[in-house]
Amino acid sequence: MTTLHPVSVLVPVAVGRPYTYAADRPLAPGTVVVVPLGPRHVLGCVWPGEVDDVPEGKLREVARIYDLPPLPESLLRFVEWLANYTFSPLGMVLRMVLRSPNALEPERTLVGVRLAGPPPDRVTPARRRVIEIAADGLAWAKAGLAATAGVSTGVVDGLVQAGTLELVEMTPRSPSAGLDPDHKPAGLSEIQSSTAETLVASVQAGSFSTTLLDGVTGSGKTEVYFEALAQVLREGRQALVLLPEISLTGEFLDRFARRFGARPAEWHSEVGAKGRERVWRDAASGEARVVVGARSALFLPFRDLALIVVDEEHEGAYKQEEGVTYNARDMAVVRGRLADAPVVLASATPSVETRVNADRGRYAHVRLPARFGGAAPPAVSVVDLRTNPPERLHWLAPPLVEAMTEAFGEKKQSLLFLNRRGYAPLTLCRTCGHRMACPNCSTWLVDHRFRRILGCHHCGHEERRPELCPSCGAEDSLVACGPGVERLQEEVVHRFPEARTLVLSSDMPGGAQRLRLELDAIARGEADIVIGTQLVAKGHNFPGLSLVGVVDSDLGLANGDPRAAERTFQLLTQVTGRAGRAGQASRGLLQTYAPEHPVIAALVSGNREAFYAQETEIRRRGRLPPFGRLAAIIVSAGDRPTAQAHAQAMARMAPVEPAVALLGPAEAPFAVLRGRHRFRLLAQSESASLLHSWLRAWLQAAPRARGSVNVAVDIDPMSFL
Ligand SMILES: Nc1ncnc2c1ncn2[C@@H]1O[C@H](COP(=O)(O)OP(=O)(O)OP(=O)(O)O)[C@@H](O)[C@H]1O
Ligand SMILES: [Zn+2]
Repeated sequence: MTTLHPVSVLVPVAVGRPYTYAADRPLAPGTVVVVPLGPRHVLGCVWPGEVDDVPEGKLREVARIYDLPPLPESLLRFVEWLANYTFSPLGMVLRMVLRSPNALEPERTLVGVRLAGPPPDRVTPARRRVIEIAADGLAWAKAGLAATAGVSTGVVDGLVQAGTLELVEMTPRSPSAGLDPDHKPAGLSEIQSSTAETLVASVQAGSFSTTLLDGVTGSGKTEVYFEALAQVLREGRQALVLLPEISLTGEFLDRFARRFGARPAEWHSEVGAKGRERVWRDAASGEARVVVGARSALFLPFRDLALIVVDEEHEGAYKQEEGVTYNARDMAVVRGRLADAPVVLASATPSVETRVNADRGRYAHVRLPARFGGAAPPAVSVVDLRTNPPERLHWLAPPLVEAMTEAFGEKKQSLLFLNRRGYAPLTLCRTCGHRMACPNCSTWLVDHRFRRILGCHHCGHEERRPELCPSCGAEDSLVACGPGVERLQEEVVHRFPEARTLVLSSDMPGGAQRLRLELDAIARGEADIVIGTQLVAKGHNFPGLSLVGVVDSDLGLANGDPRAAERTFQLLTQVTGRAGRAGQASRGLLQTYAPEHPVIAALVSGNREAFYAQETEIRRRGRLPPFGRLAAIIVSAGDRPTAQAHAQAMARMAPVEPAVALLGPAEAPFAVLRGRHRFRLLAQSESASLLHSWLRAWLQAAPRARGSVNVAVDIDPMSFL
């Protein structure tokens, strides 16, 4: 009889701790297994720590042990850390690691074919084409060779039988296995190379550190952190580069390939299941040298992580808002600490949190204060809409139209930035004043003319634009109010009928794939006037762009979010920073009703230090992050009284602690979202650890969520809606 060994196994479902199973041999923590769970079999991971004392007869047995190296200990600790920090079930965080179950299966070796002998006696035209292509002497996948030659695979089989081709085993290699640190280094400027040296030194040190790479738009931050990646390659170790999803364009990958001779491994929503399996497996084996990915790449099982770069670290898109809520930038720092690897945070407009950490010396701070090659920053000025308004039902004021006319005349690209998708943000009835609202959310429906619908940007509700006002029945009385990018396009096409105009918005048909293609097309100069929402602002390189017009600079300043000023400053710096990157003179024009607003003033003067100093002071006084920590609790339910009652009951159970302030419950600004009524509570404290233990005590004491009630905890919230 074999003795059974008790092991702790964590399963990737909503559980807070591992369960005990029995295995026929001792298993190292990190070993991936299959275990029975109720009636099912699920994946699991052998978890470190004490094993529960369960009588042996009661234990269920591990059903399968994968023949893989165990997941790295630093990854298991990261899962634990993140679950604890975000108040998420441990198993749900593990689930983010075990997302590609097929990656665990042993890899099937592909059988390919290669030219091996003389041509067969009978050479048909189809056979000749295959032989010509195979003449390169390389191993080809059968289907690939057939497709390239434009023949059926039967033709290839025939040539194998004839002995012209032979079968060979092909082991697919990670594309990033061929990366060459010295393929084509950029000739760095003096300041670029001294900055690069600092980053290279942090890789060489081989231990945890955090460095803010703070360089104005177009200063060459990417080129500089590429040098740190080169060092990782020289050491034969692994690096992770995080980018906001939408910045993962062909342009970035091509640029990477020019520098290193091959593409990195990619990890983002457009990569199919097979591609992901490959990256997962290669991260685990160490074969993937550089992975470039969106935030979830943080959960890949890197065998030998030597560097994490977070590009555009200020990006709100790093915050995962659904399920396990976490900020990938902050968690990258944690991952780096646990893996003892350096972390580089890069941005032209660092978050105030990161800036303060650098100012306090917690992060090293390296700067690139000027654009590469002496290119001047765009000259930013204001179009005061109070004195220079656009014509009725137009959105472009005369000075902006003039600048666009000039740019178009000189065959230069212009970009109009308006952070509003669709045709118009509001539709109302001229007769009775009725506003078209979402039935499920506290929002107005957005007019999408292109798709002929009124739609909600929160729940996805869509309806046809009615002929009659649903409230008073008046005919032809509904009018569009305000501009979205589609309406702006009407004006642009009308004013510049000759120009090639392109609208870029995340909801255009074709999805992320088409968007990437269009961004690449713009970079190649295939549009004269680009109209875009915020996604064009993000890290793209449009060499031909020399004018940026911000149609409504005040848009983001209007809401009561504590980060409104910071976000607007970042967004407008980034979007104007798209201009003049190839060295040409360039301009940014900000249409505004509030030219004296500190954010607008800082953009015009180019005095970012003044902006940071002022914003830091506001945060300090308000005990806002990073001087204080916030945690939001969002209570939602199918009806308003239930949500309110539960939020109030929770508030009553909050432990009394003078160092923690609890605000609310208050109805959320989006009081109804996707049919759910929402109340918010906000806890604030100067001490992160105190806030954390207080929250834990509170959540334990609070009444259980029952029925339709849901309680979501959002640590370090970015959204207050
Ligand atoms: N040393 C260099 N040699 C050649 N070209 C360079 C060099 N440094 C930067 N460039 C070019 O300058 C442009 C801006 O560089 P890069 O995109 O790296 O800047 P960035 O600081 O990352 O910009 P942003 O924050 O605006 O995205 C690119 O076209 C890049 O190829
Ligand atoms: Zn809705």
